Amino acid sequence: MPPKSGFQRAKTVAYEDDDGYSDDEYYEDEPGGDALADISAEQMRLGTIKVKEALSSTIQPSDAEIQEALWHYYFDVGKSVTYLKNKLEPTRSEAPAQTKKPKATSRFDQAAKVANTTVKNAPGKQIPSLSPFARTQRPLHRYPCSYSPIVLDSSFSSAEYFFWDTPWCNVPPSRLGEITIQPRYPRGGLLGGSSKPSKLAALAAARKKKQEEAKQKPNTNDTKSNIETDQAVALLDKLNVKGKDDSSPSAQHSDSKDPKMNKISQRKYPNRKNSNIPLSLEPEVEEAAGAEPSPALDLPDLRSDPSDFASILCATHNTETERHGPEDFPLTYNSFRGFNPDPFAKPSPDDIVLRAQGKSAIGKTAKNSQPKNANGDSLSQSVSKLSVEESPQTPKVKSKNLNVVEEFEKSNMKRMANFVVIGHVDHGKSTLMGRLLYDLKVVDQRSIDKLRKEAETIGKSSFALAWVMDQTSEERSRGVTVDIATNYFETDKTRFTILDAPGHKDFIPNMIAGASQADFAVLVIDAGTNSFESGLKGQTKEHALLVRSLGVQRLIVAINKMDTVSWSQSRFEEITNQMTAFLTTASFSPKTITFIPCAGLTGENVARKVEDTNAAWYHGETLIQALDSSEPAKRNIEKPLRLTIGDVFRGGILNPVSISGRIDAGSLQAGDTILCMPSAETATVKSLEVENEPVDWAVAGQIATLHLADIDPIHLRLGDIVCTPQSPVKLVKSFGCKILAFEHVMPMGVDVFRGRLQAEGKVKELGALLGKASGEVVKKKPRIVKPGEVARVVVELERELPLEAGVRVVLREGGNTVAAGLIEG
Ligand SMILES: Nc1nc2c(ncn2[C@@H]2O[C@H](COP(=O)(O)OP(=O)(O)OP(=O)(O)O)[C@@H](O)[C@H]2O)c(=O)[nH]1
Repeated sequence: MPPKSGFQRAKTVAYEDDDGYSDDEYYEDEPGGDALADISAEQMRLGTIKVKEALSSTIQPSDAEIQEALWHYYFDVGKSVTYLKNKLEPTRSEAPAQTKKPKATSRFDQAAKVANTTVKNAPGKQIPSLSPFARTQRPLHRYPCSYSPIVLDSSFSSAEYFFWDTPWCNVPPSRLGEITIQPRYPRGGLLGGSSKPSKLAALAAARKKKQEEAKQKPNTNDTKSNIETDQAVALLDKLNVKGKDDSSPSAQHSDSKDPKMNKISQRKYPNRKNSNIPLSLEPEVEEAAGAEPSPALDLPDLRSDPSDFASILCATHNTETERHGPEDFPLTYNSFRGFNPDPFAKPSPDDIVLRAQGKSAIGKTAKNSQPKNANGDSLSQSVSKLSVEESPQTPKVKSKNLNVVEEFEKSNMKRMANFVVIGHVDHGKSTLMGRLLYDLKVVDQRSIDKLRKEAETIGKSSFALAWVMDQTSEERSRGVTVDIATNYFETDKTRFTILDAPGHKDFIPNMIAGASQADFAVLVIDAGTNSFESGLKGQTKEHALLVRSLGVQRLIVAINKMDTVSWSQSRFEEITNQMTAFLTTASFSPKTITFIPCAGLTGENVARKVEDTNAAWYHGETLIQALDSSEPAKRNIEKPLRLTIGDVFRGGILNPVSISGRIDAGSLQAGDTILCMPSAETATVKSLEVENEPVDWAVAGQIATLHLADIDPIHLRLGDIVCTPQSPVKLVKSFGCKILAFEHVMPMGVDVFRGRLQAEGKVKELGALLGKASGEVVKKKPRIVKPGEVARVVVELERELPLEAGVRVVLREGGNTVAAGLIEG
């Protein structure tokens, strides 16, 4: 047979876990397989003889049973003997008192450990006994961090061996941790499991063990080893009997079927106060065996003393109240000359100096009489009397009590307009806005060059202008806008706030948040072949419908990337016609829609007229002219304050809590007390900013930043409504609204969006279908509302939201917008 490839080998090894694999097949191709088989046969023969010798005459297992045990325990005679005793004794021997079969795991665990300790005890020293835990029934491979017996068997975890000399005993028992060691192999079939280690692994382990034994005990012969094994097994058998008869609580717990009780018993081990007191196995064993003396095990102490590190870490503090010094442990450096066992017993040199200084200061103070004030009080008394009385009525920030409406009229402020930039993903929204800001010198050449370099380094040079708006690393690396980006610019007539919305379908909630702050919208469409068409099926229509539903009436349609279609007039007209047809059905008035051909990347027809000869057919406005000619929305300055929180942030060291958002109605000034809904928490406006400039007041239509006092930021969330305590916005759990259906609507579960606020709810009732133009009832209690129809519905929410008449909401379901509505009074 050809040698197996690495892949084949890997596959074979993987199948080791599979119960169904065939041992023979596995060994067939192994080079040297015959030699291994010879060795194993010889070991099996010798092992069988030894096991038979070790077992008492009452137990006579069959050769097959012995060989199965030997095979499983890698020819370990001690373990095999223990296993066979546990297996056969209760059934074959006359032991009527032992009705309950002892847990093989625990006995095996203990016996195997002692049986494997086949090295000699050093004179004058005794090996620590089995851990107190070892006397209780405990799950296999779950070792407490306490003294454990020496384990030389390689099958035991090195972690246990590593920690065996750690003086854990000064740790209170209740706090003692446990190291859980996973067995290296799944427990074999003899212990109830089904999977076995491979024969190869078994032979390797057996060979390794043999080598270790040879190294450690060159003069020990097999017979002696067997006697020791026997002794250990006998002792542990007695120990186990004692455990059964023992009436001590721990023993009872250990036998309890209640796992909780077993756990308690494990934890209730005696504290070892002095870890250098040697623990002996003999007294315990004698006690366990009753009057019957047990042969003492001649076990060596291979342990080193506890490491200094371990002793210092764990042994300086006793479990209860007692303090132990290093004298409790035979530390190597205890004998160093000049070693101070308790370095903190005496004051340090620093303590002595400080104490002396303190004494002289006290002396001086006592000598010099304290300065007195006019009332005869000492300075300290006077200082203690000083206090700043805080009146809850007195605001910390003084309000100038301005008449904001008058101030606004007096200010002759430039017109203000906020517009949201919407459209399908990658149609060029951010690039167009970046170009606008660059051409208007809001962003300088150096910044653009820097962005260009950075974009080039990650191979996205065409995104340099988009990065003026997209500032997060995620947006830049992905080349996709994620959240609303805000920027400002002004023309001769108007101060504009740009709200650049994400085009990707996944970020529609962010787009809704932006759209709910806008006075008008710029819809960007990619004129490229197929791009416009795919956008129509995507977010072009959805965004347009959403902004309309959120109250936007004015729309500028920027037909972008005209350079990619060589400024084709026919393409421009094709898009214009299709979009006009759609937008008018979405209840936009043709008078309020403007179409502008442009190319954000080259800047043609953005801030400057297009010079391309192919565009000679176009004589209309540039994008900036179209923006400037937009009628600003009416401001409800005299209405009660309503501000939608668009951001909550830390506005610097002096302003730990700041919020920003569009003032939908009313006005604000520094010193005002505001009410935040739905948390119903009040706060004081410490100061105000508009477009990054500090101001005394702000009015409806502006996007303001409020630095707040007297409120914890946990009460402020995106989408919350800020109002005044005098005119609070109501929290509602159910509302009636007029909806325009985008999809089929019926009684169904929906997500309700009010700006960034969102709550789960359901369309509970379909009240009536309404005429689109007249608003009159066309049909009462319809069973379904079809796309494009207008209906009156009742929506129920799972939690209260601050909603009132005139507010616009969006209903979405499964990531799709199903309807947009206007709340009715
Ligand atoms: N040829 C050409 N490419 C453009 C134009 N405008 C934008 N692009 C490219 O289109 C790609 C996407 O541009 P973005 O500005 O990120 O698109 P977006 O609509 O903001 O994308 P999202 O915000 O993620 O929806 C970039 O590679 C731009 O360079 C243009 O006028 N002409």
